[in-house]
Amino acid sequence: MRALVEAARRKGSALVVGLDPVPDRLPPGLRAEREKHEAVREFCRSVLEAVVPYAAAVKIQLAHFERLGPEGMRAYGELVREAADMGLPVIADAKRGDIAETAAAYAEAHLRLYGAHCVTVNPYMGADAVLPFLEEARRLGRGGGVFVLVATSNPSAGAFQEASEPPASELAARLVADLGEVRGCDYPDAGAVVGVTRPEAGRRVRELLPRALFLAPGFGAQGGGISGVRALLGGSGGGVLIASSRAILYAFEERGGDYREAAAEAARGMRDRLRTAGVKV
Ligand SMILES: O=c1ccn([C@@H]2O[C@H](COP(=O)(O)O)[C@@H](O)[C@H]2O)c(=O)[nH]1
Repeated sequence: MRALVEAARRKGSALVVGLDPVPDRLPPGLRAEREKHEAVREFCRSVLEAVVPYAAAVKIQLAHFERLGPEGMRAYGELVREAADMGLPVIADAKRGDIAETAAAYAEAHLRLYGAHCVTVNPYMGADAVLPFLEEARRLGRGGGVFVLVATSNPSAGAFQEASEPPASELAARLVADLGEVRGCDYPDAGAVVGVTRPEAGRRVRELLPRALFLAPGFGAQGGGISGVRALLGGSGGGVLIASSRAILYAFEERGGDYREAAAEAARGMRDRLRTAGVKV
């Protein structure tokens, strides 16, 4: 997680801007007389340029590129490289999770071939579905790692993740603790996805993972705010990266005007709200 932590400290920002480009929501001028993947590519590239001063990193949602076929995946690969050139570490929000050999193939694809720093991973299949990602990240030595789904932000998450004893979220947190320890690192290289919409679960996960880096979605469009963020903070007010996508990408729909300026303004506002609340990484 070194790449993310260093970028967040350098920028003084705990904000991760999410790229979730939905073709039908792009500004009409961009959509006109263009293939979807071209419009998505230009939109995402321009948003990255606009938010780079305010963002610690970028989280790219793979689903929105996979749905565009091979050209979409080519655009994804180009955006990963361009973000890295802008100094923005990339989190591939791929939510992969399969047995060891298949996991190794996913890890090679996303970390080595496409070049993301971090990948989100589903822990349901156990440690061997996660470990190959950590091994690939360590081999590459670029300060990357994995974010394991622990307490997700969606409405029905609790009904599944908190239903058993011990809760699935606790088992996932223990997996993160077991896999992530690397001597001499500020943060272990396995982190946890914990939604800002789940403050109660977040507090419990933080007790189990006092040093881990959290990737916290749900801020903005899903209704999460600063009170949800506070529940996730580590002892010194740190250890959390807040991810927000639609509230930044589509800020132009409410604010009007140029989509790049609207995205920059929304990202700057979020970074400042997080700073004012004392959130640091
Ligand atoms: O628990 C989770 C894990 C991942 N996500 C993903 O984050 C973004 C959220 O987008 P917003 O527009 O900021 O709501 C999206 O890619 C999800 O797939 C999540 O929401 N919750």
